Amino acid sequence: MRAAEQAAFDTGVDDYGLMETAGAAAAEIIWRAGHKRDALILCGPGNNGGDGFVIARLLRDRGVAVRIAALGDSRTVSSQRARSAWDGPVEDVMTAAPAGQLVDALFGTGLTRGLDEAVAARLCHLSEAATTSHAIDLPSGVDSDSGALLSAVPHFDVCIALGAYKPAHLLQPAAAYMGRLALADIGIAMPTEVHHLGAPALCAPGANAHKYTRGLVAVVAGEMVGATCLSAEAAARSGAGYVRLIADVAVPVLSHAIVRSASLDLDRAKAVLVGPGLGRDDAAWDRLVAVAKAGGPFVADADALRLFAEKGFGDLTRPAIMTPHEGEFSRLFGDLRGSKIDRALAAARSSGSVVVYKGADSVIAAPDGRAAVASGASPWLSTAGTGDVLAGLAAGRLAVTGDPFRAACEAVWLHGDAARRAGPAFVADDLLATLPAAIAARL
Ligand SMILES: NC(=O)C1=CN([C@@H]2O[C@H](COP(=O)(O)OP(=O)(O)OC[C@H]3O[C@@H](n4cnc5c(N)ncnc54)[C@H](OP(=O)(O)O)[C@@H]3O)[C@@H](O)[C@H]2O)[C@@H](O)CC1
Ligand SMILES: Nc1ncnc2c1ncn2[C@@H]1O[C@H](COP(=O)(O)OP(=O)(O)O)[C@@H](O)[C@H]1O
Ligand SMILES: [K+]
Repeated sequence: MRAAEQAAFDTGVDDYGLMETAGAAAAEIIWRAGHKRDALILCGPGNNGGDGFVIARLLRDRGVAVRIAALGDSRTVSSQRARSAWDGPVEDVMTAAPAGQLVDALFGTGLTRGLDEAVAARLCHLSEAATTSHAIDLPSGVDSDSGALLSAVPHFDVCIALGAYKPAHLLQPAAAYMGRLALADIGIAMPTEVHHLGAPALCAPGANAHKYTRGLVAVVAGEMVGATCLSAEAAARSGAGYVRLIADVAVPVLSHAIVRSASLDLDRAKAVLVGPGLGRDDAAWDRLVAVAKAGGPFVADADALRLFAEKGFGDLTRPAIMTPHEGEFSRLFGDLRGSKIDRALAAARSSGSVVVYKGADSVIAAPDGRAAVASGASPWLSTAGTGDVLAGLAAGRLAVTGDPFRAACEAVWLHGDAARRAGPAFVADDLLATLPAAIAARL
């Protein structure tokens, strides 16, 4: 964001002009949400506070009863200029009375440490007393680059991100405090490879399609066939044309459309899934090695990740996609530094695989530096077996597209949308029923 701002300044945009643009964009969003409800605007010492002074002036011009409460002096040239354009009184944050709307313009990307305990408590109190609370750029107290909470933060109704989403807008725990995210265009381009995961554009099969052109997925079973079945059923509803389940034991409940094979038959497979229900014994490792040695693109999940963490990748072909949750990730890659986005990118770079680092803020990272973050997924996904469904979907989309990063992004999106359609208290099997509607919505 700082680099993007500097690039704008180099082309003649001035600091204060950008602050006026940012303030106007934020004021417009607040106006639409709150209209003439009275507002208290909390202004900090930096440019975030400067935005607050601009917002206050513009809302007052529209007839809103606005009060400002500042935390000390304004310390930047632009924020001093914004403050001098405000001719009303300035109260003290620690003593100001609450209002119907609270606007938090205390700190944004320049926060370097947690707020003083008394200030943080005051912010929480004023926010709770308001009907609607808006955070300007970021809730004061969250670390912009990691999403960590550096001090107590209230839950906001709206967070207005200025110019671009920062990691904290998408990563936990901060993302859970933002309420509705609004992105304010301030006219500067962001040179970034990190994106908020967007809805994919999918294609229906062409008129001449047949089951093999649509993609064959081989799903390798092991000792826990239930998990493998969930994956195979998800692959079968992913848009792929053919799913072959490779199992040398009887598989009790499975769609008749899924073809079984007792041997490791990877003929015509455009993608292989290995890991869900695989087991962790020597026989499981042998199956995993056989898949990797076959050389085709494969998705590694669950037990396959545990086995790779224990035994290493050696000179085996790396998975096209790996889908670790937090525990699997740290077992595989150790304690990496930085935000979840940084860690996912480092893991993708070192392994050469697309890494889907799962959780409430799933990060999809590619070895070439692209990354997408899926925030806002249903917390009801935190139920056993949903990871197996995701792995099946990822393998299915890989068979359809042949592009691991695209496949992983599509799979995470469809998984999240299927969960949203399933509503509350679903089990992993229920996602299988809502997947076709999630796909239909993206055609
Ligand atoms: N560049 C631009 O023109 C544009 C920028 N924009 C806006 O600017 C925001 C970034 O502004 P910023 O860099 O001035 O940082 P900001 O978040 O206001 O705070 C920094 C000040 O707080 C202080 N401080 C830090 N932590 C503290 C603590 N815990 N408790 C107490 N003090 C603390 C720190 O001083 P320190 O004590 O660390 O030396 C410093 O004085 C950005 O989020 C967006 O809203 C938009 O208008 C678009 C145009
Ligand atoms: N609190 C949450 N909010 C949103 N999604 C979640 C949450 N917890 C888990 N998920 C998602 O649910 C899935 C769980 O996968 P995983 O941990 O492998 O479970 P399992 O092994 O039981 O299938 C992942 O896709 C993950 O991103
Ligand atoms: K703020």
